[in-house]
Amino acid sequence: MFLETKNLTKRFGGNTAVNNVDFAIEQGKINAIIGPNGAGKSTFFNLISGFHPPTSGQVIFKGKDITKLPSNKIAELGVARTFQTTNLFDQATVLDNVIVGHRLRTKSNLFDAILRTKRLKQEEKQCKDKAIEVLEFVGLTDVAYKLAGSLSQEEKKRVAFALGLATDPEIIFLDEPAAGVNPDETEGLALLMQKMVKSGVTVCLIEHKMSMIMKLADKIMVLNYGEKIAEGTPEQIKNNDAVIKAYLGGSASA
Ligand SMILES: Nc1ncnc2c1ncn2[C@@H]1O[C@H](COP(=O)(O)OP(=O)(O)OP(=O)(O)O)[C@@H](O)[C@H]1O
Repeated sequence: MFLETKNLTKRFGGNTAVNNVDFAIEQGKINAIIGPNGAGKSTFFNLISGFHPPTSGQVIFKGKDITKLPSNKIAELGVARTFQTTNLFDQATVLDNVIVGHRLRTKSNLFDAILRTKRLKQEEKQCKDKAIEVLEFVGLTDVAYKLAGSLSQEEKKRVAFALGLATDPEIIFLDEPAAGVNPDETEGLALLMQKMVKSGVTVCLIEHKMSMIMKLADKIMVLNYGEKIAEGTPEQIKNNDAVIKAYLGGSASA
């Protein structure tokens, strides 16, 4: 199994945000998590990527129990995540924003920085080359030297993808990658996710845009009040009574 959760649970005080969720993410596929507002989707991502410790349960990545690892260790193992709103350094260039992403893979320290050692210079080049490569991958070569603050919302979404890809992940968790962009741009981001999968990076995303998810996802899990109420292909999810009742009934055309 590639990445799976077992009985994953998170309580915030008396509120159970994620309740006993078993989910297997399929390698080389687009996996999606949907559910109404407050269903526990972002919390589920935070538990997998080590931003919150679970109350109970396990996260297993390629046979290794990563439940208690800190987020930087989980990222080093090849698990990347993006956030609903990416906080970019607006006054820095797009390239400089993305260069930071690959720092995870380098070893130079303060000592190297003070002495400007050969290792530091080599690794700076390595990070810059990686940033240029991923910016090209996401289609942002033309704006690499613009200030991040001047980008459109859709371009910022692509920078979020680039930041994740700069860490050389095996899987990337995308939190609402198409929120706040128009339908044409949504289509472009969907194509980019397919391109990521083709390049060998497994995708798992949270998204409220149902028409996009139904076209894009290979596998969907539905959360409602922290519980998994359904799991399957888009076709299975569309026809699932519990899902229709809990969620699709109200916003199927979103
Ligand atoms: N850090 C926190 N402290 C306390 N409660 C939290 C925290 N994070 C999330 N919650 C609660 O956990 C529940 C699940 O929230 P979560 O953000 O995971 O849902 P979601 O499905 O991602 O929602 P949305 O679609 O609106 O982003 C909510 O009741 C929320 O208020």
